[in-house]
This record gives sequence, structure tokens and C-alpha cells, in this order.
Amino acid sequence: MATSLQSVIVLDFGSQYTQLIARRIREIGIYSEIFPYHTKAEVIREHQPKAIILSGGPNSVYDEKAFMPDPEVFSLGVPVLGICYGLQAIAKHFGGNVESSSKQEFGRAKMLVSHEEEHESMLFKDIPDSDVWMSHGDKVTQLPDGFRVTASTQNAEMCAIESFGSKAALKVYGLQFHPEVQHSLYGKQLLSNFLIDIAGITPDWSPKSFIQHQIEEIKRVAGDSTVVCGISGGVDSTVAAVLVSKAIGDRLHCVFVDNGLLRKDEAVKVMEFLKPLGLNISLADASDLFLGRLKGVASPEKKRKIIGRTFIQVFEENIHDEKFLVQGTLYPDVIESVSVKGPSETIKSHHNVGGLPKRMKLKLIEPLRELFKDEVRAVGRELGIAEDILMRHPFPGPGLAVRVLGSLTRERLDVLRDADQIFIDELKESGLYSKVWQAFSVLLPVQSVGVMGDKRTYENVLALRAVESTDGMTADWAHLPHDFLAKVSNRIINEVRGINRVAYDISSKPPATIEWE
Ligand SMILES: Nc1ncnc2c1ncn2[C@@H]1O[C@H](COP(=O)(O)OP(=O)(O)OP(=O)(O)O)[C@@H](O)[C@H]1O
Ligand SMILES: O=c1[nH]c(=O)c2[nH+]cn([C@@H]3O[C@H](COP(=O)(O)O)[C@@H](O)[C@H]3O)c2[nH]1
Ligand SMILES: NC(=O)CC[C@H](N)C(=O)O
Ligand SMILES: [Mg+2]
Repeated sequence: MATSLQSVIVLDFGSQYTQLIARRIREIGIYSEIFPYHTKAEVIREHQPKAIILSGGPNSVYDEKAFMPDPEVFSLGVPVLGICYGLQAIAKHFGGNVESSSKQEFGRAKMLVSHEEEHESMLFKDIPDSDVWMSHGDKVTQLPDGFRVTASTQNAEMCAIESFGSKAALKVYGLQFHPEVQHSLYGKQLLSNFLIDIAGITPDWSPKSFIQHQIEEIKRVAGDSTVVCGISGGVDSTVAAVLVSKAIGDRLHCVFVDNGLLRKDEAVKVMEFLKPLGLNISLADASDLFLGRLKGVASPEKKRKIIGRTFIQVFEENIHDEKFLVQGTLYPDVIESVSVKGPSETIKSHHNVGGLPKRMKLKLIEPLRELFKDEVRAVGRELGIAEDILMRHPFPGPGLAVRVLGSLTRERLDVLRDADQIFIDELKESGLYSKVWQAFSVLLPVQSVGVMGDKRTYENVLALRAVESTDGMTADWAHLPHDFLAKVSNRIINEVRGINRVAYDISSKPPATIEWE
């Protein structure tokens, strides 16, 4: 995608911090995109970046099949900054040497900047000797020709290097430490020096400029075609749909599927609260179809597969002559699929309408694919979407099917709906809803003995789950106040028939996952 915004390309060598690099760049007000490390220079050129960053990575550049960037990347005429593995790849490419170090360096290190009065490094402008964050076992042992050292630590004499003298015009820089992590005290200043002072970028990324740019882009891509969007009432699909509708108006057709696995009165509520957005939405009530197919199915993966397939079928039935499909794909989704780390183990089949495009030959429009959730919310705010839509917790496509553990029945779904409504209402009432990433209830396939009004009961157990997270990839259980939990438990046991015990889930992810199935 050619962009009118000034951009930076981050080449991903598999670092855990690649997303963080992109995020810091955006905090500086500059648009950035992540590409796999092997992206060809000619592809990079088409995107007209103003700078290139090479990320860290788990490998070693002296390995036989070490990942290296396309050598032409250094001849594109834009500054290049290598971080950790990126620095080591630069050293190797330019004829230096990298070896395994007897002393690995993980964590804090004191960086000494070699300020040279005559040739002050622009990268280190206004940066004093300070703490930086290291995570490496290899180090540069021989400086390539045409480079100089601009900072060192006790274990890494060549902690920062840059092209110099005859090679100065190449503007190639390398850092052994990670400027993108908070613990590198002047890390952000350093990135800013690279991007603004060295690469000459004028920060022009903001939710507003992003929206303007995307609207132009969507108009250009979609032409006069009609476009379809699966809308769930969740944050991502809603923001994506509103953005696309700003570009092409009522040529956008949204389909909201009631799969019978939504929360209490959700189908009605979602249609109601989406109304002010002026979108063209049709509601496809497929609850009987979904629940019929799920009858008697207890295995979590089988449930997910059935739901995925049925979503596709219902969606197909609701498509006319649309040429494009809008998806609310976010940055973490993209990066998981392009990372060099390779296919990861299937923990659970996250499915949504993601299976659609290949099967239906619809072309994709994914306007949010460079953003994180909080940035999507900022864009939504700029688009005038109401705060209660934007602050909704994520809700998985398979919905309550993965929260009524084991086989589903309409009765068990209703019990869960009533209990969950109480939990969520109380969270909102107490101001805690917006403080947690996600909260919900899970109906366990377990019965327990209780005593109610002097009578023995033998009823269901409900688990409450609330987590704190930034991207759903890792999470910690939320330390909700005991008084609050006591109130919720009391209300649920008293008000929801069929539940006589409430438990609170205190597992983090990993090793647990956020949803129970
Ligand atoms: N009930 C539904 N009807 C139509 N499309 C749906 C439905 N549920 C999910 N989808 C589609 O699947 C995609 C992925 O769902 P996902 O839950 O990840 O995103 P979301 O619902 O848009 O946002 P959030 O993460 O805030 O819930 C949605 O963007 C939407 O296109
Ligand atoms: O759209 C979705 N389709 C799915 O199949 C799905 N499964 C889990 N989730 C949501 O993803 C986040 C991480 O969930 P887990 O820790 O349970 O894997 C949490 O926010 C989950 O709610 C899904 N979202
Ligand atoms: N974090 C990194 O990029 C590490 C690079 C290389 N694997 C090393 O250990 O030095
Ligand atoms: Mg959702």
C-alpha cells in the first residue's frame, strides 16, 4: 500500500519486542509497518519508507542458515537502524565479525556514550551515559570498515556503531541494546533522534490523519464495488465498518449474525446501539441452526469447528454481489501470522470470519491492520463512536459456547446469561468494568451440594473470570476487591436459579488461557 503518510518499515527477525518497536515509533507520531525480515528491497521501495529498522531475533548471525536482510536494503538511500540481532546482521553484512560471548548480558547495563566533540553522533544527541536494557549472548568482536563505535558497556565494547567517514552517507546505525523497552532510559529519545533528526521524518501520524488517509485508500481500492462486513457489535468490526462507510457510504453492507450464543438480549441491544452510526446492517438470525448443530457436542475444539463452519455458511447465504470483505484485523493478529517464528502450536482454533476470504474469493479490506486495540479505540473516538461501544470488552466469535463448558442446552445458556449480566452490571456500577481487559462468567459442568432455606440443593457451579492484559496474548487475573466479589456472588446465588456456588478464577495466562475452552 503506497501511503501519503511518512512511514518506517520494521523488518522482523523474530524478536519478542518487534511490536514494541512499532508502538514506540507510533508514540513519536510516525506511521510504521512490520514486514518479515526477508522482504525484498524492491517491495520495500514501493512503500517509500523514510527509514528502516532491523529488529532483534533469537538466532545468531554466524549460524549456517542465519536470517539476513536483502543486501539491497542498505542501498535504498534511507537510514537503517539495527537493534541487537539487527546490529549483528549489519556488522556481518559490512564485513565485521560477530561471535558468541563468554558473558551473556540480560537486563540492565550501564552505557557509556563516546561523545566526540568534532563529530558528535546525531543518534546520541542529548543522550548522557545511562542505563540500557540488554538481551544477548553474541557480540560484535570486529568493527566493519567504515564504521565507528559511539557507545559501549562493560560487556559490549561495540554497544553502538555507525557508518562513518567514506560510509557516512549510508546512514547505517546499530545498537546492541533494546531502545524500545521502557528500561532503556533514553530509548525513546534515541529512536526519535534516528527518525526525526537523521531520517528527517516529520511526525504526522494521529488518529485524525490515519482516518483521512484510510478513507482515501479505501475509496481508491474499492472503486464502485459493493463491500460486505461481518459486524459483531465488538470494537474492531464496528470501528472498521464505520471507517469504511465514511469512504463508500451505503455501498457497505453489514451482516450481524445471531448465533444463539450471544449474551443476554445482545442481538436486540447491538442492533439498537449501532443504529446511531447509520450503517446498513442486516440481522441474520441463525440461532436454531447453530444450536441444532451443537446439540450434544461437548468437545471444545469440535464446538469451535462447528461454529466456524456455520458462520461461513450463514455469511455466504447473506452475500450478494459484493467484491470486498471488511475485516477488523488488528496488529497483533497480523504479526502473529508474519513472524519468522513459524507456525505456532494450535492451542485453540480461534476462528472468526477469517476463513471467509479464501473460500469466497472476496478481496480483503483491513483498515486497522497496523493498530493496537487502544489505538483502534482512539480512532473510534475520533470517528464519533460512543464510548460505551468503544470500551466494550473483547467477546469471542464462538461466544457463550466456550463459556458453557461441555454440552450446550438453551437452559444452561440462559442460566449463564443471567449470572453474567449480574457480574457485568456490578462491574459497571462500581467503575471496575473499564479497569479490566475482559470479564465474564463460565458455567461449569459440575454440581455441588448446598443448603438453601434449610433444604439440600445439588446445583451448578459458576466461575467468574476477570483479567488484566494489553493484547490478550498474556494476562493476569484481576485482583478485584473482596467486597465486590462477595456482593456479586451473593446476588448470583440468590437471583439465578440453578447456581448454588460461585468461584473466582485466579489463573494467569500462561499457563491458563483467558477463555476456559
Ligand atoms: N456475531 C457475529 N456476526 C457477524 N460477524 C461476526 C460475529 N462475531 C464475530 N464476527 C466477525 O468476526 C470478527 C472477529 O471477531 P472478534 O471478536 O475478534 O472482533 P470484534 O468482535 O470485531 O471485536 P472485539 O475483539 O472487541 O470483540 C469480527 O471482526 C467480525 O467481523
Ligand atoms: O474472535 C475470537 N474468536 C475466537 O475463537 C476466540 N477465542 C478466544 N478469543 C478471545 O481472544 C483472547 C485470548 O483468548 P484465549 O486466552 O482464551 O486464547 C480473549 O480475549 C478471548 O476472549 C477469541 N476471539
Ligand atoms: N535479542 C537479540 O536480538 C539477540 C541476538 C542474538 N541471538 C544474541 O544472542 O546476541
Ligand atoms: Mg468480538
